[in-house]
Amino acid sequence: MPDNPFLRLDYQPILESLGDDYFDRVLAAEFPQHLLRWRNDDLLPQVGLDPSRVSDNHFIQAFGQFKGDRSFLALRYHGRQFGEYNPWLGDGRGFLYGQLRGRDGELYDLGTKGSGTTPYSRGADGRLTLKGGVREVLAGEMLHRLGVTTSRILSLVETGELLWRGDEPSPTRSSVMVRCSRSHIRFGTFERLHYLERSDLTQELLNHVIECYYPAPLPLVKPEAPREKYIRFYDELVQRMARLAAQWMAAGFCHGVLNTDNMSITGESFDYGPYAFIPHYDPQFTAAYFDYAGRYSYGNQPLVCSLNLELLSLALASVIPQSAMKQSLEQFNCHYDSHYRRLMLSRLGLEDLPESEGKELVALTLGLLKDTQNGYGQFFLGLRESFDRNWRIEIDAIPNWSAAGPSTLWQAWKTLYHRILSRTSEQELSQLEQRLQRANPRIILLREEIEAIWEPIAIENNWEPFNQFIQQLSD
Ligand SMILES: Nc1ncnc2c1ncn2[C@@H]1O[C@H](COP(=O)(O)OP(=O)(O)OP(=O)(O)O)[C@@H](O)[C@H]1O
Ligand SMILES: [Mg+2]
Repeated sequence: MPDNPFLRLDYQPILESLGDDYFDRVLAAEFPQHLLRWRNDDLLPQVGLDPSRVSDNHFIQAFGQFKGDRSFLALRYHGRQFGEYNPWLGDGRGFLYGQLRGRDGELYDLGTKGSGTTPYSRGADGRLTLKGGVREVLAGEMLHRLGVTTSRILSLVETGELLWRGDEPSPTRSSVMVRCSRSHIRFGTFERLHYLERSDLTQELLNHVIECYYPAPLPLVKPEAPREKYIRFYDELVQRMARLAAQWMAAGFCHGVLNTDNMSITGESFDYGPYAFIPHYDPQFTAAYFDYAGRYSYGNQPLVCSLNLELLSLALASVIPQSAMKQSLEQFNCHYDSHYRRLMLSRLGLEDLPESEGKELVALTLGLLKDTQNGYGQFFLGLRESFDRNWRIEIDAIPNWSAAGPSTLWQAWKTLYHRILSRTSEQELSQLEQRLQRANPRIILLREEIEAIWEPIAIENNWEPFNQFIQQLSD
């Protein structure tokens, strides 16, 4: 065991050193079985490990059996869930396993899900279903491939218990996963401190967040303007959230449960429960079956992010001047629009278009997607696969891969795309082709694909389609 590289990593107890106000020390559950179902070899170098030196058994010992003498911290947080304030939250089925510096010098958290009960389990079992774990791995990898700022799953271990769930045929199989994220400090972590009227802790935790995740650009903050760093932090968070919302929207991703306890203070995407990728472009598409009012629908995501930022500003008002936060928040839509346009254009292989032309092309593309109800991911994949350099010369060489029909919209789209291509050099065309490949993966992850991956696992424990899917993601 001492040779287990996970146990020898240089964990830094940075959050732990802030003291007991933010967490409870907990133990991991003991599971009857440990079967490694997923190891993210792509992530290992990021945390300084060579995959060839890490065995499956190392994963199992560290992230299934939780061997070693580490202290596990269930983080305390509250949250606003579907509009209602909930002060009974906290890590109810997970804990912070450890923090470490990545190869890039940044601080990362390894956190669990499904690792047993904690003081925040509220009578629930503290477990994660295997299907839930598989879905979370798939979401993290797919979003990463699509360029979304996301947490990723490092390991998934099946644990041999039978679980009962209302939203899965039960009994269903169990698992425990370890997630690598920037931080698991949530908007709700600050909401809790505000609720408890602990402005001293709010300031302490903000200092921690700024130091670890918002390093100030030079020149350093002037001593006579001590609040400046807090104002800058909030302003940057607004920008990061606007970018994240734009990334979800361009990826065609509906997170499904954008409660404030599922919003990372670093602006990273995480917690993939009832998420879905949209089959067609439909702003009203809703992922969670229990989201009856469509609060967290696909099209509402940017608005919800800005509303959540507003809720956060209430919790931070003891430290950051509210007027400054309001000013930053007013820029949310502007940041969002420019990120969204840039990302949509990159799905079309383009960059650096004059603003009005970019806007026009994105509007035409959305119009087409809406009109034809062509598959969202398929449209961009179709473009990637049918793209031909001749399109630059001959407008009629552009085939109708989108099943758009001879509509006026399709003619307008073709005309504009052709016009843009016609002033593109040979070298720029190669870059365009590369961008198309980078922005549009060969495979998509609709509900059908997830079920097609899950069914062989459920029926005959066949992990081949799961592994194949992950492999194809790199194409
Ligand atoms: N089976 C369970 N046992 C105990 N607590 C649970 C369980 N499922 C959810 N919870 C708790 O309910 C709250 C909301 O759950 P949610 O699904 O958003 O978070 P999560 O998926 O468990 O964790 P994370 O947000 O870290 O991804 C959290 O406090 C979570 O810990
Ligand atoms: Mg959550």
